[in-house]
Amino acid sequence: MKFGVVVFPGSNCDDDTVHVFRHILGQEIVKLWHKSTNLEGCDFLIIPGGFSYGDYLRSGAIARFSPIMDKVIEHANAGGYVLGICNGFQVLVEAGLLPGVLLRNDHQKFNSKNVYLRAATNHSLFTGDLDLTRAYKVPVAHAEGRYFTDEATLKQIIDNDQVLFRYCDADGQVTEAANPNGSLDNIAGICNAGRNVFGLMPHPERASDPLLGNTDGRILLEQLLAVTA
Ligand SMILES: NC(=O)CC[C@H](N)C(=O)O
Repeated sequence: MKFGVVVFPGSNCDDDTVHVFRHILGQEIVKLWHKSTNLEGCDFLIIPGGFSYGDYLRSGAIARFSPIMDKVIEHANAGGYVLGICNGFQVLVEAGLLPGVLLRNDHQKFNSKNVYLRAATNHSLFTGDLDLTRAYKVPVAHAEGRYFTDEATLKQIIDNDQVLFRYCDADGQVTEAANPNGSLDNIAGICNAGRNVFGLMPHPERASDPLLGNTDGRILLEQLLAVTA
């Protein structure tokens, strides 16, 4: 399995992602510049966090038109795996690869802190072996992280089991107080109907290296490696 991290002007979590996949998870991983249209044989594409195009207009709205995105969409439509983390999640909803939108946080402030997540289902590669009863501690860092959809889409993604992660408290309770940005139904991560495209607002790559004192994010990312088994 070869991973590829797409780099836009303003991406800032590309190096963290490469570090974790290469040195912590022991995977082959390359960077893919957004102007390229060559996926270099990557099987699994990651759109990293950051501030692509300075978040002008709307986070992810300009990056979505980068040349490489046609190839990312082609890859996803052919069943290939794609994960968007934070700004990457924003790019994927702007590209129409994931349902819904990410609005400005309800409190209008940039959020940078640890939050807790609970996996909502084991029916996806990303959540395959996660403990549905426990809270995983992972940091968020965003201004536009409030997941939102219309009622019909919300019903559809819940009925299809596409909600993968919800914000919860340290005990795993999904409460309003544990919601860091006003996301609809505490939604922190979803997948597409085909279950091969994932979006997650928090940053598991920032909670993977033991040097940082928290490796809960690593448990999440390790799920993705099941595809290589
Ligand atoms: N850490 C990130 O990826 C930031 C996401 C985006 N730029 C925001 O602030 O909403």
